[in-house]
Amino acid sequence: MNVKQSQQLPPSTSEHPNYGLFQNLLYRDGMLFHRYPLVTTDANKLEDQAQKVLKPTSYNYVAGGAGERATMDANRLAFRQWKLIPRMLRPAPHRDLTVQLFGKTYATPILMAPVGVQTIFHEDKEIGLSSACAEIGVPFILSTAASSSIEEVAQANGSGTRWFQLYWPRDNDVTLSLLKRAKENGFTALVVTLDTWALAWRPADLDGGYIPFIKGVGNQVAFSDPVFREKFLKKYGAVPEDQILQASQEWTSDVFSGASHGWEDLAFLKQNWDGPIILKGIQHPEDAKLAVEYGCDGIIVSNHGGRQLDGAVASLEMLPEIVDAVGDKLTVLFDSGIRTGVDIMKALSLGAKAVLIGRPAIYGLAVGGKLGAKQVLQGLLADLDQSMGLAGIHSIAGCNRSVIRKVHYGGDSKSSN
Ligand SMILES: Cc1cc2nc3c(=O)[nH]c(=O)nc-3n(C[C@H](O)[C@H](O)[C@H](O)COP(=O)(O)O)c2cc1C
Ligand SMILES: O=C(O)C(=O)c1ccccc1
Repeated sequence: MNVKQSQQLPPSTSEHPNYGLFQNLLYRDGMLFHRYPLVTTDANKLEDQAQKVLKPTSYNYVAGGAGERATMDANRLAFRQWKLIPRMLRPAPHRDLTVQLFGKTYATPILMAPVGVQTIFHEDKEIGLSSACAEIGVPFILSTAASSSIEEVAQANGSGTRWFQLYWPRDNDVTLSLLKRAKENGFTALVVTLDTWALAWRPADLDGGYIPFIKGVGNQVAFSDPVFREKFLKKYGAVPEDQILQASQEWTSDVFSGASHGWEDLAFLKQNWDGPIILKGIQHPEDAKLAVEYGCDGIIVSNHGGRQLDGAVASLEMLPEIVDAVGDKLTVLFDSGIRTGVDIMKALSLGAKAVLIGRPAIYGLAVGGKLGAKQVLQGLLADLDQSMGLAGIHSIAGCNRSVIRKVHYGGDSKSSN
């Protein structure tokens, strides 16, 4: 058996999936067979491992942030400021990781965050990652800025759960077409990203002169869209593939033009999407209240992993206030800065119903393709499962404010917890 095969966990068929078993498997492989994890299990080494295999432009794209990365740092520091308070002598042979979201049961409280242009990290791209997610029961959120089409990802994800993330075109015909394709291809929820209607000042990409979609990479959802294609053909007398620069310009000026939609425009999405609508990029409690007022089903408290407004507050910092303001009226999800299973526990304990995993899974994808990303996600679930056990918590409901406390020791942004 080679290293790759050794890390394939048999799918759990038991009534109580035991995510912690993945840890035993890694020990067993090392001790008995001298086979070691394909991707490091150390959250603080993962980025460096990915850097070794990525082109500098791709590495800068994923690891970089906006401005002087103050918000990226803040995201990590905020996790350091919360500590868990474990309970003892509360045996729990199995932890129940299931959560209820929008009336459905999900096996675990993690989802794969929408991450664009995955082809620049590994040839397995969205196809591999969405298929890995299906194998381990983690919902996959497909980015509008993907390097694979809606239809290709639906096929790869098969019977898995998939949501569609909308970068919201100003052209309503194109928007309608994207929503229709998403619906027809089994995407059950719509994530509307609000914080990226223009790209931020990102020095690492600016210094390297790098932005993939100017040359068409990451525009596959648009270029495969029948309405976008028809309009482009009418205007330029060519299909997007034959005039990539022009087509890319046409698309990006529609979605990342610097012209944001307004709250009242949400009515259009509500009229044309019959599943849950979740707003991504909420940081202010007043915006969370507006999300309720405008009839949204959920929000993702997120600052886009510190890639947009530098100097913005850490997402974790705002989470409790937002949960207090709207947590009983809509579903609050969270991302930005999650690196370990313990981080997941902290976000859940502060009131998030589930969390999105971003960069760690992409580093896994870079290092080991589909299998690498799968290993990172399985590792996070194993860590979550074991850490809940060690804290005396039996189910996700046990992650609540009674088990967490804000402290003031300081700390550095490099460390995890
Ligand atoms: C390379 C990269 C591409 C991203 N692309 C998208 C995207 O297309 N749509 C979106 O809503 N968010 C996108 N995000 C943001 C993630 O969904 C998520 O909010 C962020 O990664 C969370 O921060 P973390 O990875 O540091 O935990 C992207 C993030 C990265 C790192
Ligand atoms: O880089 C990002 O953070 C992002 O959201 C994005 C935007 C456009 C294309 C690809 C990714």
